Amino acid sequence: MLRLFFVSIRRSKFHMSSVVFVIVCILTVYVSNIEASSSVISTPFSVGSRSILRSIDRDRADKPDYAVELNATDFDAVLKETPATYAIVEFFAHWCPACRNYKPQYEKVAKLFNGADAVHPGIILMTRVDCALKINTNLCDKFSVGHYPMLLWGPPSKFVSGSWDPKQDKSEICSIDDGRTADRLLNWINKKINSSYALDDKKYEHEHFHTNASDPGQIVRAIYDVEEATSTAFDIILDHKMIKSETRASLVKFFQLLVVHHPSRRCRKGTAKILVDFDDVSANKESPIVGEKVALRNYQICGKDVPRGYWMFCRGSKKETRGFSCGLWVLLHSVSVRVDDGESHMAFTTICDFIHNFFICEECRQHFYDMCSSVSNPFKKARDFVLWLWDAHNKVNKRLMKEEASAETGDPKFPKIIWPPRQLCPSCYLNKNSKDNDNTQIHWDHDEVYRFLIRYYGEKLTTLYKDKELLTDRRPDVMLSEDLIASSHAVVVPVGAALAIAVASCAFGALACYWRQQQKSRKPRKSWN
Ligand SMILES: Cc1cc2nc3c(=O)[nH]c(=O)nc-3n(C[C@H](O)[C@H](O)[C@H](O)COP(=O)(O)OP(=O)(O)OC[C@H]3O[C@@H](n4cnc5c(N)ncnc54)[C@H](O)[C@@H]3O)c2cc1C
Repeated sequence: MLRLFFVSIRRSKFHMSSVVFVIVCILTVYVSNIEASSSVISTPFSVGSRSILRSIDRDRADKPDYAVELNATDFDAVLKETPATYAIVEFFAHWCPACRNYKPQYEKVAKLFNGADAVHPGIILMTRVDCALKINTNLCDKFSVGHYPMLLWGPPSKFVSGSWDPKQDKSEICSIDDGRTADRLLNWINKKINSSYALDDKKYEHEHFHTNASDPGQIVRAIYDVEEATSTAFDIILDHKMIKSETRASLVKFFQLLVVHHPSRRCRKGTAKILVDFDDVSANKESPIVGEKVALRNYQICGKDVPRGYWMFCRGSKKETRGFSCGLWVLLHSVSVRVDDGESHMAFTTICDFIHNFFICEECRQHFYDMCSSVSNPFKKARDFVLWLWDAHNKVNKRLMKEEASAETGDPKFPKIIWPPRQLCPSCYLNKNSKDNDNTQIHWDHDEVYRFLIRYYGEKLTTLYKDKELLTDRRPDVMLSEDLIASSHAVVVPVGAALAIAVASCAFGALACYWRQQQKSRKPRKSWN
């Protein structure tokens, strides 16, 4: 073959330098191909959802792809670790012209769902596998790839060590039969999961722009941010060595509150584990703080998938806005609507102590401390506590409205408002024509506000919450009800799951009681009792 090549060159009287040029070109292409495939092989995605996101971002610096290219070495790991509920895998061949033409269409959709700037993160992981690479031959065979490009849809976990056959009736993986253009693919997705995504969706702008008003559709995503905030708070506490002899009791009290009333089951479970071992892991007398930090690092307060490294409901339009402080508020409100009358004052003091000892923003701590200190009578009703927290948050909003306007430090897409705005809860407003951004002029119907908060931070927050781990392991009705067991005010529980709830409640309750007993003797640094 090579001899034929040189003979034909000689015959065609090519200049020698042209020959050298052609050979160099061929070698360059060959070497770069080897490099490309070996870099894919030698740098598989490390496990962990944050690493997946980082890899997506890193890759994008070299080539602006949103869909994640996988191969046989990282396929299972990435699909196992992704926090997304669904996955799409495009099987293609790099030499296939139709696949090359299709790529921009697929990328348009992937841009909505993949990467740190995604408009709808955490819902669908969009991937591709090059079946023309030898390393992927078995993988493509397992999924019966018969043409290029071929798109499969399913829960990510079903792809892990999985297979697909078009004749299989009951597989949760299915072929996307109409995804030839970006529009058609998105239509297919919308039909499949009953959504209304559009290719021109922008980062929450269409929903929140200048009002924050259409929160109801978004609040269901906030459950992820509540988990993210819990986990981030835990990391901050450890990173800044904030567990000291005078703050320890306040943290334990806060954990006890979370064990029973956190809206996410996996955070309740993770917190319970930490509580059970808390004294043991902090028993290192030689160097208590270092010992504690190192040991507590091994605990994942909301499970192995959290923190994910990004925010959904609390995403700012700028990197430095919203995020953790927003997530922390949502955590506090979602806990507040779940406590009973008898626990309301304890929950109040616990939250006050926690913010005072562990919220690293000095100004915020101080303001919140002042508001806590101004409460003279103990709360007897959960309603009073819920409304107090709502009012305290509005006081902060009001102060920040002015500050952010003059210093331009706020998020332009999420200006502070007195909350809830009229669009979100018309019945919360008694007077029709008040200036809605002036809390002093609004006459609130407090019963309606309370009902609204219970709904919003109770059942709505957890509406779409599906713990993937539990979904795959257990019956969905049990999973859902266990997720909501702490929502004592707001939730209608399927009868069949009542037993599971009772057992889980007793376990968490017993743990909390045990710890309450143990900690009775401990005194927080400052308490509002
Ligand atoms: C305890 C605490 C004290 C803080 N104190 C200060 C401070 O003194 N100075 C400062 O600069 N920053 C403070 N912050 C941060 C600040 O309040 C915001 O969290 C931050 O500016 C981000 O604002 P955001 O637009 O994401 O909305 P956030 O105010 O964080 O609110 C998050 C979400 O909660 C909902 N919400 C808004 N208002 C209410 C309400 N009244 N009741 C129930 N739900 C509501 C909305 O859906 C909103 O999107 C504090 C944060 C916390 C957690």
